Amino acid sequence: MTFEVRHWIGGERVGSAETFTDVSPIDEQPIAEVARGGAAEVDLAVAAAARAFPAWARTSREERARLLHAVADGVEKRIEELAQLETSDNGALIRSHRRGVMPRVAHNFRFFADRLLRLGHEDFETRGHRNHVSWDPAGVCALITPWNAPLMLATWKIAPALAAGDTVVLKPAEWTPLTASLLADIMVEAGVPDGVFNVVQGYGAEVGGPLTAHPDVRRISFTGSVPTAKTIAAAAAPNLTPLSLELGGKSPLLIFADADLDLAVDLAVEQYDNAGQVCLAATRLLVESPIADAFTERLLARVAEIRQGDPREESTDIGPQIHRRHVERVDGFVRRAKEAGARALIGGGPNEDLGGLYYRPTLFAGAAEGSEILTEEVFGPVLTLQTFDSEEQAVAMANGTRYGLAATLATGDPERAERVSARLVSGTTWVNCFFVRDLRAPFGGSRQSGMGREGGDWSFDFYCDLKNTVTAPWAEQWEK
Ligand SMILES: NC(=O)C1=CN([C@@H]2O[C@H](COP(=O)(O)OP(=O)(O)OC[C@H]3O[C@@H](n4cnc5c(N)ncnc54)[C@H](O)[C@@H]3O)[C@@H](O)[C@H]2O)C=CC1
Ligand SMILES: O=C(O)/C=C/C=C(\O)C(=O)O
Repeated sequence: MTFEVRHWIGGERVGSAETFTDVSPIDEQPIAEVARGGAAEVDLAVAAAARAFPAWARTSREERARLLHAVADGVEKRIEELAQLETSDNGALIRSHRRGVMPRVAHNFRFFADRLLRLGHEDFETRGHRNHVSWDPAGVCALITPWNAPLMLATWKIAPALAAGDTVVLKPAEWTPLTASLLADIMVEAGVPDGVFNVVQGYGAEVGGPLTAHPDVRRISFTGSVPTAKTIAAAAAPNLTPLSLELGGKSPLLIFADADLDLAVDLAVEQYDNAGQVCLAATRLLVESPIADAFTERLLARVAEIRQGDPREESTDIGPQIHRRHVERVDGFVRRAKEAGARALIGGGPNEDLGGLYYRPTLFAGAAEGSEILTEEVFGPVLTLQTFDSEEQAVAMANGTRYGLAATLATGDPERAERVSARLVSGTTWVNCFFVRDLRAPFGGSRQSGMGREGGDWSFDFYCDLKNTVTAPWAEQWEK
């Protein structure tokens, strides 16, 4: 049985003349009929957010923080429901949603609520004049989010925007519309005023197009692909709307001969998590030549053990790809890599036993330097293996793409770790670990992996208009 999902605009569920069908990647069965928004719904939502903005911006920091904690409480009460909904919608593991992702969703609200209360109001003097630096709310924020970690990535944006005193129009990915819709219910239960949080469902160009071109939108924050980011930047340009972009990657995992080999293999296997649909995934394994054979042998044995299947089973390690179109995209990369002479050491095609959208964990070797499989983001369970003979060469290979989102290195030498990480072009570098995340840290990418950073006060930098008010010394008559 499917259910109906409508937009959430100005505190009301709003439908559209047309709908589209949301399909579960687990079995390609329809799960919801979703309102298909367009320019009219965007106008309604931006107007509702603009109307709600002045009162929300004037609401005290303490009250905004209290409401965000109430939203976090609501998320915590519904962890199981959210986990099940998200797993049915995007096919990621229920065990990750239960124990990692949904608790992090709640944490996102708590973190930015608490951070808001600690945001400075810096005051200092210049020749007797008082400078007062404030973080003013900016206005309506358009938040456009992807399908690989739908609610987690959306709440990285929603929580700081609301904390900052901004109002929000969220456009979730059309392949994963469900948890954003449930979040609207949680907002209502928490007491967030109508119009402060709005959701417009629909396709990228149809909703995202008018939203990013809207003159009343003061901020655009986007997580997704580089081509879409360029379209958004072009739409935002006439209004000079500030942009935060968190984009893709082709991150390296550098494994030096002095590394703990078991750890290195563990780190490599982790890159298949979420069936490779993770922007941070270190999909390029760069291995120092003397240990390449031993590393490869152990890695292949471990990859063969990855349990692929129904993500609702606790024992499953990786589930399906998000959508048939995405499988075709991933498979296109794999076919072209083979045609160009790369060898699939394992995997290399869909998992026909599971049918539909499951793609075998794949490892390529022998890809030609500069070839597509070594330079373009696949966003599937596809890794490549290359060897290097010196630290210099390793750094050059690691930095040799247009991306700069993340890098991981495995080495037993602390000095090498410092030397190499200092030279990597990467928003986040992990040494002998992977995916250790903390909202206090800046998150984002260099080069074409993005623009700006999320997390900590960097989120407030983006969602606020920073202002300095300079006041001359008051003459005595004014002070009376
Ligand atoms: N977190 C990340 O870094 C992500 C990276 N990707 C990369 O992008 C590739 C393609 O996936 P897609 O789903 O097509 O990503 P996408 O970047 O097109 O979609 C992300 C979001 O942007 C919206 N969007 C699409 N066109 C838009 C437009 N013209 N204006 C405003 N919003 C628009 C979509 O509806 C969705 O909400 C993936 O294979 C992967 O390489 C995709 C999703 C997440
Ligand atoms: O979970 C995180 O801290 C970061 C996740 C980011 C992605 O998975 C992404 O944008 O693809």
